[in-house]
Amino acid sequence: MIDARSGESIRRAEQPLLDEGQGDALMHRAARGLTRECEAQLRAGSGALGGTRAVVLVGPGNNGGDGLWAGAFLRRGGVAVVAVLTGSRAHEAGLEAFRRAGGVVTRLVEDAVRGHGPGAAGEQGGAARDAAGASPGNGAGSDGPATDGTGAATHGAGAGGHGSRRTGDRTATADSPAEAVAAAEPVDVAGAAELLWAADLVVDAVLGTGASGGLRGPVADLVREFEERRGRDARAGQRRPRVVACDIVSGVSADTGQSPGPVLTADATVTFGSAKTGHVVSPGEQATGALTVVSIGIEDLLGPAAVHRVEHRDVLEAWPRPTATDTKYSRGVLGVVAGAPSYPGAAIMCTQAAVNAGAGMVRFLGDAAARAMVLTRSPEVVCSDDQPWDVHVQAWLAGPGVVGDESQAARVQAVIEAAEPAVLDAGALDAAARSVADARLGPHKVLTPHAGELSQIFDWLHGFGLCEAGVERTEIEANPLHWAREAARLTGATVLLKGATTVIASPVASAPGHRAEYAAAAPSEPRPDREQGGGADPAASSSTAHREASPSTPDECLCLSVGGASAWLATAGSGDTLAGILGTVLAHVAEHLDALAGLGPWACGDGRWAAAAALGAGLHALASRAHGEGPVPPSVLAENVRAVLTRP
Ligand SMILES: NC(=O)C1=CN([C@@H]2O[C@H](COP(=O)(O)OP(=O)(O)OC[C@H]3O[C@@H](n4cnc5c(N)ncnc54)[C@H](O)[C@@H]3O)[C@@H](O)[C@H]2O)[C@@H](O)CC1
Ligand SMILES: Nc1ncnc2c1ncn2[C@@H]1O[C@H](COP(=O)(O)OP(=O)(O)O)[C@@H](O)[C@H]1O
Repeated sequence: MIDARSGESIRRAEQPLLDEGQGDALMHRAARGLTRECEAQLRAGSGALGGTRAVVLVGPGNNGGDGLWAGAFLRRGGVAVVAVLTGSRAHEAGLEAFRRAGGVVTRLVEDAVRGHGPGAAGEQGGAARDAAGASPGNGAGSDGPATDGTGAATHGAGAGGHGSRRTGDRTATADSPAEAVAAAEPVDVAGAAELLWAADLVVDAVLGTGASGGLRGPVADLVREFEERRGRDARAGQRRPRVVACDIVSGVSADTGQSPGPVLTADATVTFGSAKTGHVVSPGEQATGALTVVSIGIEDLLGPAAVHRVEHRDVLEAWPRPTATDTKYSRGVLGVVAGAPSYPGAAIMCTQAAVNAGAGMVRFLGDAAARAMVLTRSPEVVCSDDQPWDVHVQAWLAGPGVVGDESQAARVQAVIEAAEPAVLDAGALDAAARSVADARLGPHKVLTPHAGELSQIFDWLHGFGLCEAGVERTEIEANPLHWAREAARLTGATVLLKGATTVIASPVASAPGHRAEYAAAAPSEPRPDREQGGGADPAASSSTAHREASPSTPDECLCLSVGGASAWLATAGSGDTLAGILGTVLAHVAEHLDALAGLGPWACGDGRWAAAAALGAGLHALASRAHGEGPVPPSVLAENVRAVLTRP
């Protein structure tokens, strides 16, 4: 399990230590951790540190300070290191240490031809080129005082922000040793790109948790150019420098994972004290690479997590396995309403997945043709043309392939209104969204949209006046965590938003006794919650559940994320398989309130619906890679599910 927090939460934790004057110690521990990863990356490529070359991209704040200290440590280890300062300020003590260690300092300037104010013309990056063994590429050019490559002067907290709070006057500013920055060798974007390209390692220490918005100015151009070249050369099979990000990839929001501008995709990220939200949700996660969390001494002071990352090993440990005394009913019976004449395959795929995920029993409701197909693939499924209210199940799955068929649509509606927990997927999503006009769904109903389906859900919610505007699919893809939370808040349901990273948001307390970091406005008109059943245990329909899901406490939201799925899952039918797996876990936890307690206290009671959703998404991800990386059509995926759960 990885607990991820916002930048603000980290600042709150470190503040008492800064007040005690421990800022330097924190930075040194961070820089040591960063250095270890850099050395490992260099050794992996070259075997030894001697003779290797690194370039550190240095921003104006403490993130840049970490980078400069790490650069100094690397230099002492025999690495040739060039720092490229991207702002008009740089961390003073870090810069001094870097120089003392023999590092070469350059500063990024606008395009040399266009120039920027008065300044001496001359060849750029001479010493840097010598140190890095590269040609700056574009020869002579004029330059002026260091341009603020990152736009720091006009954006963010400025010199009085977190940087100066943390380390007092150690950050060089315009009226402190800015000469140190101005004296550095100028290098323009093309020249810096050459330096980066010639290096074995690039350290991204431009922006960390103090960033506001994405990269701008010359450093954004530099990153764009580097990424373009990386893409071209990767296709040509050429070597490329490894990239290590300090704390978080610059331009990714630590709080949301959004990346509004270009980013330098990292092979590895070294973060400090705690993972940040931006590491574990899209699109930030896709730029993060392998994440290492380094202890720096603030760990005991950390507040509750904003997002829990459920890892694959958590899934395997927490997956509910039968005990010696279990029966098929105590395992959980899953009722399935899926498939229609135009989409019969969905019924086959989701029932097969549920069977392979270990459901106590799967009951399928549908017409004769669909039943025949389901039985051909999975003879263990109990099929009938009953209505949902006629059968006794622990949980429902409704929606896969339910399009244009009135009798299945009526069953879907009955499932939405039923007291039992349910996975509401695909064809059930619109009906679920429409039903919110009358009553909130409750966290025991798990909606499973992809970004396009969630956009449609917001259209319905907007139509009912429950939110101010619709939300485009692209907006959801840019900030999935936020929109999943919004959807959970507005519908009262647990929302599993699909994508390269799956995020799950549920309108229940994220940590018993704590409020979640997320605060949202209450919907204008509180709506009643739908009654929640949950089978034999009356506690499953506790009034607490309703209170927690009610609009009176809208700032409580449990957020989870699951990653590690193969991109080969981007194929029709993957979602049907996921739905079957999810239904299986839901049927089990329906009557076992604490079945997933091993994941954490948040996974008990009403938190178990989100926890179950995360387990299902995690098993799906594991199954996608069970036999390596390659195509996983749903029939193979369902087989893989069984293989992943099978212990030798
Ligand atoms: N959390 C901790 O306890 C520790 C944090 N450390 C480092 O300190 C970092 C945070 O330092 P800071 O608070 O100085 O913040 P940053 O280094 O992330 O950013 C500093 C400055 O950059 C400018 N800026 C912000 N957004 C910008 C943008 N979009 N474009 C251009 N310039 C922008 C602002 O002037 C801001 O003050 C962390 O990410 C981490 O690397 C470490 O030193 C160890 C201790
Ligand atoms: N690029 C990707 N990387 C990892 N997982 C992905 C990727 N694209 C899709 N997925 C996963 O594949 C599944 C696709 O579901 P969905 O879009 O509903 O498919 P369908 O309805 O066609 O079965 C989801 O679980 C989603 O998270």
